[in-house]
Amino acid sequence: MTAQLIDGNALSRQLRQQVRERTTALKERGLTPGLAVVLVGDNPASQVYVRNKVKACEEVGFHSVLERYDATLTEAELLARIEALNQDPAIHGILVQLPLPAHIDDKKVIEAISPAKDVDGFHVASAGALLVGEAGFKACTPYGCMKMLESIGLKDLRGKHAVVIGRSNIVGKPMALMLLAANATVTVCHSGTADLAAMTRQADIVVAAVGKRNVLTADMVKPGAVVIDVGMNRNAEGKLCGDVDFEGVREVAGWITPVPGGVGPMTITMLLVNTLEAAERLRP
Ligand SMILES: Nc1nc2c(c(=O)[nH]1)N[C@@H](CN(C=O)c1ccc(C(=O)N[C@@H](CCC(=O)O)C(=O)O)cc1)CN2
Repeated sequence: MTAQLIDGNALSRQLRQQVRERTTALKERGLTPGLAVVLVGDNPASQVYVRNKVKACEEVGFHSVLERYDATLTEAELLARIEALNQDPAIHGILVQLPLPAHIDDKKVIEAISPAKDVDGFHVASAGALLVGEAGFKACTPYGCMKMLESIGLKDLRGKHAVVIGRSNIVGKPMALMLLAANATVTVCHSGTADLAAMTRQADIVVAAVGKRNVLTADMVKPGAVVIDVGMNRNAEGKLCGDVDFEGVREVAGWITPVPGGVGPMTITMLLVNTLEAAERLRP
């Protein structure tokens, strides 16, 4: 069996078209969604991501501002900028690109963003809302993974066993909670898991979110399973690759996401969805 691809670029195009249409309707009612993107330092990958976010905003008709600061910006100065953006009525979503330079405490910065504008879904209030099943912004990467599952008919996951590899606050943990909210039986595996392959072989859905190449190989996958690859790594030739041994696993799985062109573009798409919803909340 060769797995079918879940194409994050194609799904993103569809979802972004819906965002564009809802944005047009909102603008007709006098409100333009606004996103502020804050970048501190000169991390080359971050520079690409923030540019892509601003471009995606333009394409769907949002107002966006990119605030770039050099790495000498102090934590206090950054907190003051966030407070100003919290108060800015033209801005509905605030995003601080991670990672931040080492002298800035990212937790402090994330907690300074108003939960009403936390379109990354990283604030403790957003994480808490997900935990107890209340309305709040969902972290964009796991939210995108859920949309990818939905796109292949997996919306209600009753009876499905999902295994999440990784327990980060921004992907692994919220991913597990979103799968649970969709009625999956969820196992979270991590560096302390004794026999990872024994766990993943039982899974109908595997989400790999570790940040290490070849964490999931063909012998670890149940035939026909859905494999979602959140990883973003470089191989020995410098080529972008995920956490999954794509060539091997695609021969066993039923569905698989590629890297690039899988979860990555969905992360930016769900940021647009969250920003639109932040604005729509002001015009119910
Ligand atoms: N404030 C945030 N910081 C970071 C987040 C985030 O969601 N919020 N996630 C990552 C980086 N990221 C978005 O910011 C991101 C990473 C990758 C992609 C993407 O589209 N990747 C492409 C490949 C791009 C390439 O060629 O290099 C793909 O997978 O097809 C989008 C967003 C960390 N920081």
